[in-house]
Amino acid sequence: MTDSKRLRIAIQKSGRLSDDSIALLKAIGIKLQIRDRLLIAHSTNQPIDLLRVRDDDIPGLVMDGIVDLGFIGENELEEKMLERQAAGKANAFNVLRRLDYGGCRLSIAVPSEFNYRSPKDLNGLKVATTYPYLLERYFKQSDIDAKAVMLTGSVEVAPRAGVADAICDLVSTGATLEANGLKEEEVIFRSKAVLIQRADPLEDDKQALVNRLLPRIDGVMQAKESKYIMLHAPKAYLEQVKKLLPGAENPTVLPLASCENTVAIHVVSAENLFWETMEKLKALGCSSILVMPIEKMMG
Ligand SMILES: Nc1ncnc2c1ncn2[C@@H]1O[C@H](COP(=O)(O)OP(=O)(O)OP(=O)(O)O)[C@@H](O)[C@H]1O
Ligand SMILES: O=P(O)(O)OC[C@H]1O[C@H](OP(=O)(O)OP(=O)(O)O)[C@H](O)[C@@H]1O
Ligand SMILES: [Mg+2]
Repeated sequence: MTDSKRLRIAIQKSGRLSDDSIALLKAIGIKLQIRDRLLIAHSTNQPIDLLRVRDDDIPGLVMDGIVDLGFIGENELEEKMLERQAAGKANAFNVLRRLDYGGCRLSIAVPSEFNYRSPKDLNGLKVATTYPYLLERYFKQSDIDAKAVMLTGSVEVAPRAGVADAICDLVSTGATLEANGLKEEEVIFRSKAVLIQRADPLEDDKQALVNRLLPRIDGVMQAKESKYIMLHAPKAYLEQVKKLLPGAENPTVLPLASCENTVAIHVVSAENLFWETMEKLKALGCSSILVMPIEKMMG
């Protein structure tokens, strides 16, 4: 059972967003015991319950106010929003954060032998998809007279199975399209995972908890992009060395006990240090160059 005083968060039970969503919750200090068959997971150190559901259900659970927060792909969120709009159902929510995982695009792809030149070539054709509302919106906006055929999965086999002439599905590396003899032609929507909150106000203590968790999410995402860089540099080339360190205007410069002409530089860099830059630093006489991951950050 869930307790209404506890913050309810919906996450995908198993799929592309599950591991990253759980990893993010753990990284922001929420202790969880996820057991495969358990569809509700209670946090052991925060008043939080996780509802583990199919991703299709997450937008509705948030928009109906059954859960407080949800982790969901923008593609699924937008599709469900359009579907609910068409059905006259409530479709309000707030996006709290755009996250750094679940990156993919919704694209139209055609069989590799199809001589595709422009979207006009889709006129009169059937396009199989799991996202009929997003696809119909694209057809409307692009003035294309084509038919969206709804399939809940294995969309890529539709042309070969004779169900449709083309498909509209999610693409990340393009490997699935290639394996099925298809080529990507039009990107109709770009998506990432987002954290959403229900539209009606939360109880004060729940909102206070959300407000504490959001800066932690920012800190985790920022930390993933940042590196802690340490190196020894010749004093004489300090300015040149600083210029080579990305996004690091004010590095910490420390004297080295045994060496008058050399200093230690410590810096948190907003970017990774490329091998090419490390080679340039070495050429300037730098040594002991270390690039380390950062686990957490706070301003
Ligand atoms: N190849 C991919 N790379 C990155 N993100 C993806 C990829 N495919 C899908 N996603 C994102 O992850 C979400 C979930 O994808 P997944 O394939 O796990 O969903 P599903 O099969 O509908 O799962 P469910 O059983 O929960 O309904 C997608 O809606 C999209 O936002
Ligand atoms: O461009 P790619 O990197 O090949 O990724 C695209 C595939 O990933 C997703 O499916 P997933 O593998 O999650 O399986 P599913 O279709 O069973 O949900 C999506 O539906 C595509 O089929
Ligand atoms: Mg789904």
